[in-house]
Amino acid sequence: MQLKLPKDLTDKLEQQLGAEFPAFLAAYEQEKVAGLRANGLKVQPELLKNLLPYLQEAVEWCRDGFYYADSEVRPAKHPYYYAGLYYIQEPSAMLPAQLLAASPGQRVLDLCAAPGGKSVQIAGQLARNGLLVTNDIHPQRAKALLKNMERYGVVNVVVTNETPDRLAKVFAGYFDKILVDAPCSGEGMFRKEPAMANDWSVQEVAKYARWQQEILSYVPDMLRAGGEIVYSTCTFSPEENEIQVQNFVNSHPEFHIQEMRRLWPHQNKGEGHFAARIKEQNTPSVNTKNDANVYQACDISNLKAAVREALQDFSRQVWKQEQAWLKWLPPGGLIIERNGHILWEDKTLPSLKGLKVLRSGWLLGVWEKGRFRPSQAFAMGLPQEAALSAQRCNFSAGNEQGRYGAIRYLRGETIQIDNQEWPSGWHLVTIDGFVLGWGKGAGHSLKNDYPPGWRWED
Ligand SMILES: C[S@@+](CC[C@H](N)C(=O)[O-])C[C@H]1O[C@@H](n2cnc3c(N)ncnc32)[C@H](O)[C@@H]1O
Repeated sequence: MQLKLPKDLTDKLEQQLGAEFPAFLAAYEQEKVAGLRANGLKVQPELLKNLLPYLQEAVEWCRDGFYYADSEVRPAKHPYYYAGLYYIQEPSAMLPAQLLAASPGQRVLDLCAAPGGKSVQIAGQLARNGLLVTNDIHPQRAKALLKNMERYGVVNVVVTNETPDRLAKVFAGYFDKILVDAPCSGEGMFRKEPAMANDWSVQEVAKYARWQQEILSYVPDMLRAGGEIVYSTCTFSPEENEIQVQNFVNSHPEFHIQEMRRLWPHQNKGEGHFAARIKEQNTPSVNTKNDANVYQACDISNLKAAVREALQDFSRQVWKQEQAWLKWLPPGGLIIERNGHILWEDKTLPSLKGLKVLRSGWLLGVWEKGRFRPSQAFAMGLPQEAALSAQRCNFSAGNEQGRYGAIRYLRGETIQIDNQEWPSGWHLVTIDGFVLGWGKGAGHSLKNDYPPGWRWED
């Protein structure tokens, strides 16, 4: 579709950009750029670059991100995508989480998070240590957010579908860092999705600015003393960006702007973004850091004996040891059973009663008919070390047969390979050692346990 920007918008941008305006307009004649980012929970960027030879240069403001030629490759059509190795993300959108720079052990809120690109990025920074609360007000988008948290192996997570004011009541002074990737008039999206430009108006910009102000007003209550906020949008209007941030610090003198960055499509290889880092100046009152140990044995003594035994039996099947799975749980949590669901949950969480919580912690599986049935989230959240030491069926993407075998599994088909026998019990199914899901051994077949809602789409 030919991009036609509304006259009011071009007038406004001309005034804003001055001599740079022709270069800005010329950028709209060029192809949109495409990018993807290595999921730090699964793979290092250098390795991803080897696995995907079509990747071009790294994104300047995010070394985990790479450009690719959108017209030539379809990264979502590969088993590695299903293994959660990378998130397809517009390169400019990689900036806000980069400025947030969470570190292991911290508590982070991603307030407007769906579908979850920045949450996955933050989870990579936390490296399975600390807590990410990820939220979206829209119920369907919050469901998509949950699925992405599962696919990308984010385990130390709480997914909510809430309004900022209700979250603020529960999480008073709780977070070290908060990302507000606000709903906006989306001017930076118009090259990618030209139809969006039709909805633009001066009134829309003003409406978004009011929403953003309202969302931001609940943020200080949730931040600990000395904590940091990153506020970002994918739009160009100052009312939604610099002016919004300035108004915020004017009405909250305890906050100072640390840095503000803009990406423009005529200056940077990306569709455009704004991000500001704002710090609360008071001396930190608490250190919320968890133990820096990534693996830490978790106490399961509070589980019913029958549940404990079922888990041990499962662990013996998959890893030949009854305690193996315990060492792959994140630190600072405990295992609980809630209505048959077995979860790892962060110990420091306040009561979430009354909130719409889609997931609190890492869903390991369900306890049914005296047995433990592992979940897809459990498979996807396991570190690679756990995958490599498990009883498993591994495909190799390096040959046609292996790649096709993985695709057939992702389509939901039973696995049968020549005369191979599969011992009874649970097996992980992997591609080059990266987890895809579960299968169950039954003689010459490995029964497929890949969830229907996740299957490969042609
Ligand atoms: C720019 S998008 C977020 C993109 C996301 N951060 C990512 O990287 O994938 C803004 C999101 O804010 C959500 N939203 C709008 N108003 C909100 C509110 N008052 N509280 C929380 N989320 C809100 C929208 O549903 C939308 O999903």
